[in-house]
Amino acid sequence: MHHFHIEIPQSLSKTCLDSLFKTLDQQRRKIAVSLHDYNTQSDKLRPPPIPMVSLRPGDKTHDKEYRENQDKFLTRCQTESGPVFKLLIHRLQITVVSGDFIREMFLNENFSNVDALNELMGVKTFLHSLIKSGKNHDARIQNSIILDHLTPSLPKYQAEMVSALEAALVDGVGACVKGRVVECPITIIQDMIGKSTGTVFMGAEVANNSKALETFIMSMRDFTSVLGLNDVNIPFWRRWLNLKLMHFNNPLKHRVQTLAEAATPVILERRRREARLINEGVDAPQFIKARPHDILQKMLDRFDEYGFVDLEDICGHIMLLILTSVHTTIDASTSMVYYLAAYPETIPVLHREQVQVLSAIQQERQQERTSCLSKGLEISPELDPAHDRDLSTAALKRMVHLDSFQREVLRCRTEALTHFHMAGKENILSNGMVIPKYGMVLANLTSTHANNSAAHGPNPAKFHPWRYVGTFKTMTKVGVDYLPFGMGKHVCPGRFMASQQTKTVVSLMVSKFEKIEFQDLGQAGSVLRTQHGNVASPALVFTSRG
Ligand code: HEM
Repeated sequence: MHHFHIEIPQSLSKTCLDSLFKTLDQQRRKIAVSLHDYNTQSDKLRPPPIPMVSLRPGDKTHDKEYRENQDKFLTRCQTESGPVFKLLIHRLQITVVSGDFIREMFLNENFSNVDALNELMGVKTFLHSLIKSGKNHDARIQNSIILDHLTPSLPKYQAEMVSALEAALVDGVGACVKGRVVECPITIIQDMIGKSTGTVFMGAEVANNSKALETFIMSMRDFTSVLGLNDVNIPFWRRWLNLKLMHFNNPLKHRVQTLAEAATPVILERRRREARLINEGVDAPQFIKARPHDILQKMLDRFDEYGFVDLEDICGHIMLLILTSVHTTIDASTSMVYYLAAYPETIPVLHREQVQVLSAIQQERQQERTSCLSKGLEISPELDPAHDRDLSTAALKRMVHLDSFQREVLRCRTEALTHFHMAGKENILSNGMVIPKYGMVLANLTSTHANNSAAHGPNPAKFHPWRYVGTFKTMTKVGVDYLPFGMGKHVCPGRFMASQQTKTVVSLMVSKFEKIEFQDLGQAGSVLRTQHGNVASPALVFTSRG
């Protein structure tokens, strides 16, 4: 019988199986190792998630806790979740950035404030319906007008601004030697800023037209009511509906027409006057001196350069300037007056500084006149003694306590969560966190404005009006530690006019009134910090200087 030696195949099969198991085991291990490697690697590649801040027991969103105490809430958020976190607030899920991440947001052109407002409220379409030219935001006509024509001419505008502001103040408060209650002080500030801005933008003739003045003061109110901005509880989709309904009966279009109607006779008269001067043969310097220098005139003179279509188009562009300037300046001036009332010890300091600065300037001008006379030179009209104590731009620049007071008011009052920005595309922050395309971002100013003694000195949570005296930090100097005017490419170009105007308002207040007091001190807290939708303007008692 033929025997197969079965041991060989048996032993072969055992070896084979053993080696197969070995191989399989090795493969399994390899797979396990590579899976582990893959997981660790992709863990490394996966961006760190942005943490959502916990909700207080019983709360469904963060709104209530934020409203109760902005700084306390945001400090809790940062302690719990670090500098970048998510909140459920303003009916949205929003990423909040703190500290240096705020700088990252402002300096990154992929984040845009206008796009955020447009996404939430459809602002662009609405505003574009007011103009016929320059609809491309990159044209930045407003910026160019402000930078090239408004800011450089501010010293020239100052005399007209002072007289408009002063007239409206005297008119509004009236005689108050024994103290006078003004029930709603913001209306006086509205008249002051409306008249003086109107004078700079369109000349005194237009600003004195009551319908045009109303347009200057009320346009922002129309804008906010169309967009529902004065009620933070209106969901953003509801605002869209408002916008659609208003599109066909846009109240601001009527306001633009009002401006055009008020401007037409004024422009015709200006043309007649020019023709007269030319007929009379006046020389070029005299002709230039006699020309109006308001922004309307500058826009008319550069009609082709800017590509304007007609007067209504120009007035549409002026309307865009009104919307960015008037309300913000009224808001800032009003809060400064309330801070004077809440911190009455500031009034004598600011008044004393003003008297000292004006006396020093008067003396210098007197010396210049004496020197001219001693050299046998004619005294120039600029040295007219009647203007020795004017609240000129140069005088305001010397008032360092006033500047510090104003910067401090703006630092302390600015809403703690502000500067909505939207990501135009996916953005990776320097800590690796990802803000997706269309992600909404807010800046946490508590981290830079309030809890920042490195930038603001001791006790930054307190209002200290003179903390910037002797520093280079002026009211218009923006940075991550001071953001009322934003920063970066879209920093507010009108802040120099705002500074000059609000300084004049406060200077007039402290020179005319010895005391400005709350009628009910209990209401002070409600106005010292801006809140979305807060339009409170509690009564003040004004007492004039003897
Ligand atoms: C105290 C008063 C004012 C405050 C608090 C203020 C604040 C601001 C802020 C926060 C921005 C947005 C910055 C950003 O997007 O990063 C801005 C932009 C702007 N502001 Fe002001 N502003 C004031 C007065 C004015 C005035 C008086 C004018 C005009 C004369 C003006 C014209 C503008 C314009 C045209 C922009 C848009 C800039 C751009 O998109 O490039 N603002 N302002």
